[in-house]
Amino acid sequence: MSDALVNSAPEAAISARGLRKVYKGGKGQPEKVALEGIDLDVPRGSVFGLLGPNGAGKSTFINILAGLVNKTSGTASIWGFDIDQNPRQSRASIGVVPQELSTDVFFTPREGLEIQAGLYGVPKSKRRTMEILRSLGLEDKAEAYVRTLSGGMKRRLLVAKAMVHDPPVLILDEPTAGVDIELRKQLWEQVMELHERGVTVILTTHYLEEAQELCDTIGIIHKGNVRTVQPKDELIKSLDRKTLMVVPEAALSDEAVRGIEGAQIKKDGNLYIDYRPSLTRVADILSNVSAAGVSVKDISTVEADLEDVFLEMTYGSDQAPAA
Ligand SMILES: Nc1ncnc2c1ncn2[C@@H]1O[C@H](COP(=O)(O)OP(=O)(O)OP(=O)(O)O)[C@@H](O)[C@H]1O
Repeated sequence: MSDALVNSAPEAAISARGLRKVYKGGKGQPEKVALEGIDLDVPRGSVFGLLGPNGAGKSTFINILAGLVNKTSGTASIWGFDIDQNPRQSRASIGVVPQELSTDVFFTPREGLEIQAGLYGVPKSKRRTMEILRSLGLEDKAEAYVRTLSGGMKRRLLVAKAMVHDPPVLILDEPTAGVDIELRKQLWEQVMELHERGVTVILTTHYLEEAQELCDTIGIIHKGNVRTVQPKDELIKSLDRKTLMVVPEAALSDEAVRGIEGAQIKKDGNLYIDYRPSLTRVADILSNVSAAGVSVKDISTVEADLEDVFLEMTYGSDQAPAA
């Protein structure tokens, strides 16, 4: 990261307080409150997943940080620099990889990176154009026409462009939307490499599996409010839901397991019993199973995953708003 940014070492990479955005309604449309006044801290060095259903306010939040949308009220800082009071340093502290493949077809990747570095005022002696291209596996495409690059290469080029000024914080907006599994895995590896180099990575994604795999901290936004920000593992534990899978010795009937609370026979013929680890011991469930006359061949437990948490915090909350 650039020298000017080394010493600031803030607690949070991104910090927002009471951040509110109301889009003005035009042509008879009512105004739209996109962010209700959010408080959010992204820990330094984290891979932070910003999740939320469509229209939750994720892009609005990112665009305010990137300087593309003006906030209505509240404060935000990037790497300790307030976006109003220190716009130059806050802008220099962040790189944003946009969702669309909006690469410039008139320049080669090398030229494109040089131009971007120029826009950020990176002196020629400090530019790392070829190093960045190399780290993203694009070295041999440095002089290629951008239109000849594959979709995956174009996406990596966008990551490269976001890194020219060596920002300590990188935001990836839906980095793997519409890309195939192999490419998705490659991008995941690149995100982890950036993380290992100390870059704080914030990503929005619709693939909960992606957030589960990559992110150590999760923030969930819903209807312009922050529902939660927690380390991923704690968040999953907080759901307090597990499933015990019992493989029976012999085929089971619904009748036989009716007395076991939370039990269900699935298509694979196994018995699945949902329970709350904070309230119920596995030993007690097993004695119920045994009392029902089921002889057990094997057992295993299945933990809730991020998808369960997400559904509970967003769609589930529409029925019963969080206190
Ligand atoms: N320029 C705009 N003018 C008016 N309303 C807007 C504008 N941009 C976004 N909105 C509205 O603000 C709300 C939040 O939108 P935003 O794009 O931030 O959500 P999102 O979480 O990024 O959604 P998605 O996952 O679909 O990209 C939505 O209701 C959206 O329709």
